[in-house]
Amino acid sequence: MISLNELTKTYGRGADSVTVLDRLNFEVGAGEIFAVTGPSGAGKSTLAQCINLLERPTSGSVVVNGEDLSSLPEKRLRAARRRIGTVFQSASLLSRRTASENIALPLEYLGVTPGEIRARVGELIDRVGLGPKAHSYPFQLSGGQAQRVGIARALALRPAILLADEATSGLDPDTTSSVVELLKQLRTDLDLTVVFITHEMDTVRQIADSVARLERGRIVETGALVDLLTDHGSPLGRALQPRLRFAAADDDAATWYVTYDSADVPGDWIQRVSVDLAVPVHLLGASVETVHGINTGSATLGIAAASDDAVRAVLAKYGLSGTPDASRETGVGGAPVSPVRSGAVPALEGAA
Ligand SMILES: Nc1ncnc2c1ncn2[C@@H]1O[C@H](COP(=O)(O)OP(=O)(O)OP(=O)(O)O)[C@@H](O)[C@H]1O
Repeated sequence: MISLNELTKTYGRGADSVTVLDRLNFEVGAGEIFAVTGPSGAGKSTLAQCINLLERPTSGSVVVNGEDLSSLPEKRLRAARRRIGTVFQSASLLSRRTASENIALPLEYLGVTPGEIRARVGELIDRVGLGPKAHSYPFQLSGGQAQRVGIARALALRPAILLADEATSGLDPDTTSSVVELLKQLRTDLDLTVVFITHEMDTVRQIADSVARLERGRIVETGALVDLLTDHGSPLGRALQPRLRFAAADDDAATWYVTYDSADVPGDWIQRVSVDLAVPVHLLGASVETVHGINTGSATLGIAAASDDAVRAVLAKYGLSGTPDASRETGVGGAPVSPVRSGAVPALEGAA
């Protein structure tokens, strides 16, 4: 378990000082994956460095399993760092060492005997599914394989906390999914507490139990992933929705952007909305996913000749929220297929 209590990091002094992290609080339990997201410059890297104790917080604390690591003297800090394994964006492997030899590094630094190192490395390399690549050099590994080596290395000292700092950034979607699946499996098998820092919302949807959004050094919103995805009023929930492209509506129809607001939206909701309104409803685009067992996502509909209030009421009946005239909001429309992007989440254009 890790908790951050009023964690603050200020660089510089006096008039030139910059507070990069401002009184952050959160707690992540064993077996939980907590994602921290936010735009460039929000303070994500600084947060990662404070969590893995490469930087000391200016005030506040980082507490792991009841012990305040941030206030330890330098000597004890070195030992405390072993409780937190870090996976970085690029696996940053030593090019002249094989996969196994890279994983062995932290054990060698600690003076573990060669026999124990061999056994532990063998176990780790199997755990990350890289047995056949044990003796390959980094240049012989794909990006995903190198990242698996990085994960195994981060686990070498049996940490309680795994910190992933943009660990999937730069990987293609399939490789990202396989690394995400591996991390989920590891947290279950090893009861790890995972702090997953990323700017990729698609990855957050795949991996997180809970999410916090960092902006200008402050946590502006946090919650369980499922709650956020079903909360139409949540800017973070909207930013987490999959991006959607949609076709143009007929001339006599209004374009509606509709989001799932409830865990109980019926599968045939479009048909039901059409029957209740007694008008044709055309599906122009949709992106729906099952996250933690509930359907979530959004759809763009063309709805002919119905009042906005009537549409809203019928949508609400099925656990949905709607915004009319999505095409006008986005400044697109007319084209056969147009990106909705910021129109769906105007406050979060460019949001990470
Ligand atoms: N050593 C430092 N001294 C002064 N300011 C710093 C220092 N390190 C970071 N900052 C500032 O802190 C802010 C947050 O930086 P940080 O790298 O943590 O953000 P980030 O969210 O990781 O951004 P990105 O996603 O672009 O990497 C930035 O404005 C940066 O200029």
